[in-house]
Amino acid sequence: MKPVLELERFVKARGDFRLGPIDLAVEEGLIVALVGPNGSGKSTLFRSLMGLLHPDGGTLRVFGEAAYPANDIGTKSRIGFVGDSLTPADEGMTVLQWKQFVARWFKSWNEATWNRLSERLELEPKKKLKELSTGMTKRLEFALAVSHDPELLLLDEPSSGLDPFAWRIMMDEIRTFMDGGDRTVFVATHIMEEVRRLADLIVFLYKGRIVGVYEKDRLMDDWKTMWIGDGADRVRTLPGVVAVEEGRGAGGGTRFVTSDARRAEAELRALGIAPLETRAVELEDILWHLMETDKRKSGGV
Ligand SMILES: Nc1ncnc2c1ncn2[C@@H]1O[C@H](COP(=O)(O)OP(=O)(O)OP(=O)(O)O)[C@@H](O)[C@H]1O
Repeated sequence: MKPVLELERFVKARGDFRLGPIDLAVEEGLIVALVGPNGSGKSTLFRSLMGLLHPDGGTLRVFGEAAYPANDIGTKSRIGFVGDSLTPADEGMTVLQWKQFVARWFKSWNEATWNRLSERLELEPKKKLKELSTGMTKRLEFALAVSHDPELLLLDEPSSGLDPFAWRIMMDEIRTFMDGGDRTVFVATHIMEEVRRLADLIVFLYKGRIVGVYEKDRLMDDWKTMWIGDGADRVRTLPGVVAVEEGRGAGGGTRFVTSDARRAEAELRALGIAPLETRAVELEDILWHLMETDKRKSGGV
């Protein structure tokens, strides 16, 4: 697989905040979710990838080329971008006028895709941009980003402000987009349902650093909550144990969470203890534990 985005020791400072150094490669054909708490640097990273912010250090390659040597329209036309703030536009323009303006910039503009999306997302062509609600603006930005037939979609919280109906359509359209061949989606999101449904890989950003890159299916397989009847004193040393709660099982047993379920269970069984129950850990809980572990490692609270 070809890397679509490559960052090496990439650094961007904004006021007191420092993103990086970041080393990351996003491969073609994958949906990669960027997750992290507020202020962790997701938008800073996306804006840097779009050349809207210039790096303070390291290298950034897009489609195998050094990014944005100077106004590289060619590279940008291969990316569909939905940013954290509105694309600058004349707010007095109508939806149709803005679409015509955007369409002129892209040789690859696909009118059939636009027609399908504007109909599904119920975009009103005569509405002025300044009259659009937050959610309608997001719908429009998403439709415009997909309609120029990009190879890479960079979506910074694309569902913020969307109602559940538009959200379902967007999920569906992202999958349709991926059906189109060797395409790639890099999406920043706080919505775990989006990560669950879409992501192949999860990149976890915390305080400007990448704490981990995980295959979603593997992460969900590796992390489990288990209940045992007795032997609470033994679980703390099992592989991957991140939390233990006594008196939480039926009949007052012990509940624990492990990031290495297979080995933890094998060691338990070797001790002659069989788990009473094993359950999947919610993705948000996994990420919370990862963040807490990182805080402890870096000597934080
Ligand atoms: N224009 C700016 N000038 C100075 N600092 C900024 C600017 N924009 C963002 N920052 C700082 O950069 C840090 C990262 O912000 P960023 O918007 O990238 O985070 P985020 O992960 O996208 O957050 P959220 O989840 O809230 O959208 C924050 O500490 C923020 O205060």
